[in-house]
Amino acid sequence: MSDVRIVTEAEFEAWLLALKTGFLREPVVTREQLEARRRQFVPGRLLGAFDGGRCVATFRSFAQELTAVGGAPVPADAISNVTVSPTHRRRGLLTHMMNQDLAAAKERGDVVATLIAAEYPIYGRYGFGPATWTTEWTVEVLRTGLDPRWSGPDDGGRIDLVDGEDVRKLGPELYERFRRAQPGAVSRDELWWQMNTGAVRYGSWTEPFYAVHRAASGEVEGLVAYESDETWTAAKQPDQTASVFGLIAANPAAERALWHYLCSIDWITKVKSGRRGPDDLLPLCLPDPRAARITEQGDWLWVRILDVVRALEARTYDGTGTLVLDVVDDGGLAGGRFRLEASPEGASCVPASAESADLTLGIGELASIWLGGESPVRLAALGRIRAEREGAARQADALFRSSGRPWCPDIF
Ligand SMILES: CC(=O)SCCNC(=O)CCNC(=O)[C@H](O)C(C)(C)COP(=O)(O)OP(=O)(O)OC[C@H]1O[C@@H](n2cnc3c(N)ncnc32)[C@H](O)[C@@H]1OP(=O)(O)O
Repeated sequence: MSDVRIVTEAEFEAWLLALKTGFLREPVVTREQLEARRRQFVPGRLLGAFDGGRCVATFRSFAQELTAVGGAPVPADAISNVTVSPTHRRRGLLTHMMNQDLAAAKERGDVVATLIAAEYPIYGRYGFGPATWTTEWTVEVLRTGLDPRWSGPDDGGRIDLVDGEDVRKLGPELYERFRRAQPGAVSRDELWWQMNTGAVRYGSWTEPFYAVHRAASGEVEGLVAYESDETWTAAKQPDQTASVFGLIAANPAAERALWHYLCSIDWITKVKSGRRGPDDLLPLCLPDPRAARITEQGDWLWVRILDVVRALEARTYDGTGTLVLDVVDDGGLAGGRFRLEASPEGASCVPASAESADLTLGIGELASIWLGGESPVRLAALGRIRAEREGAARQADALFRSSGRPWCPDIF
């Protein structure tokens, strides 16, 4: 039997090799990759399984904040780099590592755990539920109806090209403003900015273009990273696609200006939006929204609630109501019966084992409705939430609903 344990710094190179094997990447680990990756090493937060001295499974978690509905950041245990070598699959190694990590996260006081699931069926069994979704649009520039003579914002703002160093200076503050207003967004640390702007490299790297939107006051309100392919039609007409890696903005005016900018670049005939929230403004920023076609759609951030009381009290509610929730957690970490009393003034959630439940739901279903991205009525229709009294699912729908869908722009 393989031995699951916390990985020491001395074992890190072997762990990295196993990670590359599990993700079917070239197993060679260069010095540069090793040094870059070493910066992600947090003592106690890397798990591995070892068999005869060889690392055969990997698991990494790190401290993160996740924005709840209403803007409060909640402490999260972000999980990444999960692999089991093909020689050791389906022997329970993932289950062992996950149980160990979630127990430690609960002990530390994290309210939730988060991850981006490689495949849909893996994580539901551990109490995770899909909590944010993502949509990519491809915009046919010639169909948009945007003014082809556009040469920049006409409200006193401007678009400036910048480089990676500028992004490392301007990006973090802008992103903080963005994420405090975006349920489902997660924190980025300094290393994230370094790795995502080429200052620290652990794989192949091509410098993208970066543009910022500045308001009339000079303040940076939006940032986009994009690259272009090199496609020409048979008739020697440029036919290039701008692919966006990330577009964040502190307000809708900056967001619109950046989309307009991307659609105005000479030679660019298509703009691929990158992964946006499902209710993103992009199509409606165009005079003809049908110029934006959905080319990818799916679940994105998965959440595992570790503390029901703190999770439900951390978010805001536009409606007023009381619900008794019977939360079933097969993992034994966070289940129980709770009374949620919510109103726009605040919420309280207390254990209520003696009261009769209005709704019975799994801990994963609670995660899906917690960020406002899924509807209790839909889950009740599927039999995944059980209303214990007439109208309870509709009442939950009204209470958990939020005015915008949650969105996590990051992959980790
Ligand atoms: C957050 C991230 O890092 S996402 C990246 C996840 N990693 C990958 O996709 C890399 C390739 N895959 C792998 O490395 C492995 O297959 C893993 C990590 C997904 C699973 O590891 P394993 O050790 O085989 O899982 P383990 O044996 O603990 O399985 C537990 C249960 O999950 C099921 N399961 C595991 N992986 C899958 C899957 N991909 N699809 C469906 N079911 C799965 C198993 O059948 C088992 O079910 P059971 O308890 O009913 O028998």
